[in-house]
Amino acid sequence: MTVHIGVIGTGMIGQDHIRRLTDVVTGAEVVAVTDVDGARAAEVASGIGARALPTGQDVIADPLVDAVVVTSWGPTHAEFVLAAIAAGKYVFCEKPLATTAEDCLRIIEAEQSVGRRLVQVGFMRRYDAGYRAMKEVLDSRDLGHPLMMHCAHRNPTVPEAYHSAMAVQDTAVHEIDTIRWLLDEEIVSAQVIRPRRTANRFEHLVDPQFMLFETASGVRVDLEVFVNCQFGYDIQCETVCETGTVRLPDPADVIVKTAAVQRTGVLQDWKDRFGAAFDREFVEWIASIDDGRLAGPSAWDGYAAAVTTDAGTEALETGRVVSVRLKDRPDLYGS
Ligand SMILES: NC(=O)c1ccc[n+]([C@@H]2O[C@H](COP(=O)([O-])OP(=O)(O)OC[C@H]3O[C@@H](n4cnc5c(N)ncnc54)[C@H](O)[C@@H]3O)[C@@H](O)[C@H]2O)c1
Ligand SMILES: O[C@H]1[C@H](O)[C@@H](O)[C@H](O)[C@@H](O)[C@H]1O
Repeated sequence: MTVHIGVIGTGMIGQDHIRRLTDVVTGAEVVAVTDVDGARAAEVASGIGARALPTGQDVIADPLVDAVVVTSWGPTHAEFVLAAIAAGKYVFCEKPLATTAEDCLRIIEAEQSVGRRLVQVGFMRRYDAGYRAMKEVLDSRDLGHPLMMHCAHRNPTVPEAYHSAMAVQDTAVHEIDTIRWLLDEEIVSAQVIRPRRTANRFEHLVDPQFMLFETASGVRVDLEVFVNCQFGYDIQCETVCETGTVRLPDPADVIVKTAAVQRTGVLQDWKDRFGAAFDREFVEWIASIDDGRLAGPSAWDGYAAAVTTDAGTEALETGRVVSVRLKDRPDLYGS
């Protein structure tokens, strides 16, 4: 069976996902696209023999569209996800699911009233081979219970429009999801410490930031977010358990030894670091639509991330430890 896809937002990641749905994933075909920049949508559509439609609502209503991919700007996500649920269509939404926890709750309520999962959120790290191997070790409890986790999320640079709260909302949001997923429990508090600022940043930006999270069972997580580290895109994660540790591998690369120096490359871009994870994310999404059972990150995961990033943003502003308070998890999203 071929799943016919409509894509809302043909910007950077929208185009990348269209390419993978066209060239990498079997059983999927992008049949309609839209963008507020109509010329961009038309150009993307013509490259793949799809139709460019005027609005996102037209894409969702299109009878030829079985499932929707939302890759427009964050503040537009909730409207499109809610409309897709109302139309009874599967919807893959890039992070964030919505920019407020209230909108995430509206999405959860809408999905519950349909009685089955239609929404998947684009937390692609859950599809990364290294993170998956780490989760297998943690789930086996071979090393006992996790106690602490040390993480780093480093970008070489960010554009001037990137502001301090984005370190939580746009960047740390990936760790917030992976912490919950790897440890299989919720985060209960967040704190943000401001180290000495790097000189290599725009004046308005607090960078780096040092974040501390605590989970329901008392696991403590530290996360360095450093978005102007200069040297590359570098993602680190080590979980310390009762009888051992498990650490994310660096991406494979050759080691060159010459002239008394040993060197290996550092990736520069999240697209390269997580390219294979994005591919697997879409392969598995299409397979789960075929099965009629979504298994990837849910609207609940999008909601939990939104509440935690709100707490992190408040923690950055106030310097305080801020509690993360979630509603009870509905049965639709497991226990
Ligand atoms: N998973 C990840 O690691 C990851 C990486 C990058 C971006 N993202 C997310 O993907 C989304 C898009 O990011 P991007 O970098 O591609 O941005 P972008 O600005 O390159 O593209 C967004 C596109 O959406 C279009 N758009 C905005 N509002 C629209 C609307 N109402 N209807 C139709 N089109 C609309 C814009 O014109 C633009 O072309 C963001 O939510 C971002 O957080 C996720
Ligand atoms: O939107 C991007 C993207 O989500 C990357 O994965 C992350 O490393 C960046 O910090 C963020 O700005």
